[in-house]
Amino acid sequence: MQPFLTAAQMRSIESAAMESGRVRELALMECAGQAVADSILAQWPDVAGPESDGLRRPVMVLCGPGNNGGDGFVAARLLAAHGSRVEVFLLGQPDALPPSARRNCERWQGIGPLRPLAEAAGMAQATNDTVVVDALFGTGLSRPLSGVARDLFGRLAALRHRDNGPRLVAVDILSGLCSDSGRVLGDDTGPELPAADLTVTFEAARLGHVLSAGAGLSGRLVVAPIGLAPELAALAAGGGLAEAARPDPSALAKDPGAHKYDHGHALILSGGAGRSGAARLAARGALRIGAGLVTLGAPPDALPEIAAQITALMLRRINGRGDLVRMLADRRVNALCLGPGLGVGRARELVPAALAAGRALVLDADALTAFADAPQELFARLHPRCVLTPHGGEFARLFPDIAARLQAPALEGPAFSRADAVRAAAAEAGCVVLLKGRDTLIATPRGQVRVNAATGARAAPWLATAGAGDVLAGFLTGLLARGLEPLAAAETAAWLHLEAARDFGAGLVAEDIPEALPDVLRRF
Ligand SMILES: NC(=O)C1=CN([C@@H]2O[C@H](COP(=O)(O)OP(=O)(O)OC[C@H]3O[C@@H](n4cnc5c(N)ncnc54)[C@H](OP(=O)(O)O)[C@@H]3O)[C@@H](O)[C@H]2O)[C@@H](O)CC1
Ligand SMILES: [K+]
Repeated sequence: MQPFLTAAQMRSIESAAMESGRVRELALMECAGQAVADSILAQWPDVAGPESDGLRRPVMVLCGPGNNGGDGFVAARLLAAHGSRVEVFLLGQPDALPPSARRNCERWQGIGPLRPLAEAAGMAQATNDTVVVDALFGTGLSRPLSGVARDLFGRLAALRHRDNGPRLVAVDILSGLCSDSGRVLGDDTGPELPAADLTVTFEAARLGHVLSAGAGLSGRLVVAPIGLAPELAALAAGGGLAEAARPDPSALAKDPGAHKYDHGHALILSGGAGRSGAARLAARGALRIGAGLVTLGAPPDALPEIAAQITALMLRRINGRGDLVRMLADRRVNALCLGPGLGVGRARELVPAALAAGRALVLDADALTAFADAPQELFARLHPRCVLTPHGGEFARLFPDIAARLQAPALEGPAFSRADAVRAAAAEAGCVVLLKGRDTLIATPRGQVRVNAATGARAAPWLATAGAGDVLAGFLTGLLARGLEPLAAAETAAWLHLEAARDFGAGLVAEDIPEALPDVLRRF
């Protein structure tokens, strides 16, 4: 399980390592700059070459007033040692730099000239073979880009839109992005940021690389160790904020001697005639992920259409609250899913009865919208075995105050993030909340957060398709039926859902996701 580090956590592990006497700041900065130089040389080998080689790709290093700038000076020096044509620009004055950055600035000045950042404006003429290294701001960004940095980035963004701009490498994180939230600091007037081709960060990824705007602006992410592994391990042991883990195969394996009821009985409630597709998708997902039995509960008018389209699934007439209560008298029904295609009126009637039964329960789609006018009525009934799976719109209807904080402009770093939002929502609801999106976030009421980001190497743009969320709700319900705890079930479901979509690839429709799952499971 890979942790994500906030800016404060990064500072704390750095301080812990330095206070213990294990490392010095200059050594950390040297490792960081070395990782940047190595990553550039690996991606664009033609930045290096002998002095006489006129074909070398030029490098412009933009250094800021803090230690991010210090990393830039180190990278500039090491690239120059490889024969690169490097120009270095500084925002601010060398004598205002913090000590380690100043030391590296001086070392650079022994090699080549240092020019004010304003002179980098000529970059408008830079061709697309130039590599621009953004070492302006990292985890210390505290306010929106302004002045010359903002103008320069605006120009760079315009060049990149036309796809003939220079290549861009972000040191630690693209300047202007809040490293804890991935939001661009600023209001609706900007700044506009160019997308990086490559981001080189240190020791562990930041949420800002995968959340919100950061997901689209960070490019390929390289996470380079710089010598803080023991301190990182100590912090990660707390398990607060981490990537959704690749599932543990033993949690998904089936005992050869087991009976179908040993793997649970999931009940998925469907809406009326013509609206049963979403529940059927969820039910298929629950069955594929290994629930022993899956029953669809439908009102009388939907029974014929469902019966005509299912085989291994079971079907039961559940018209109203009374039918549901009778069905739940069977204690073997141990996980429920309400929401996909359920209809708001039917949800309002059935959700309280489902909650009163105290079984593991997934509430999705209409089951959430049904309480938009009275979320507290829902929250009062939720229990720790529930999981809410809203998308952004459903989240805003249930948690309007939290959503408003997320929608307000981010003017100061660290900005309120989607991770903060889902953590606050789980605390308010008193159960696990899974917020769907390209960056799917899962939080528990105890404050643990897991991130399942469909970005970078795990990108799956074709997953944005009708019905994909219904399958996710089904996967989750199936895993709850199999006895997984809500957090483990939610992160496993999200991980497998994304993996199945990646496996299938382009052309994916929701029906394909459960069918792609067996190949994913076979690889475990
Ligand atoms: N921690 C570690 O383990 C390691 C960290 N390392 C590196 O250090 C980086 C963090 O360094 P950092 O803390 O010095 O912050 P950084 O991002 O350089 O900027 C701070 C400066 O910018 C200023 N400033 C802020 N916003 C501004 C704005 N909009 N416009 C103008 N100015 C603005 C701010 O001013 P202030 O807010 O104080 O007024 C302050 O002067 C980190 O990202 C990584 O690259 C590595 O060397 C390896 C080990
Ligand atoms: K940067």
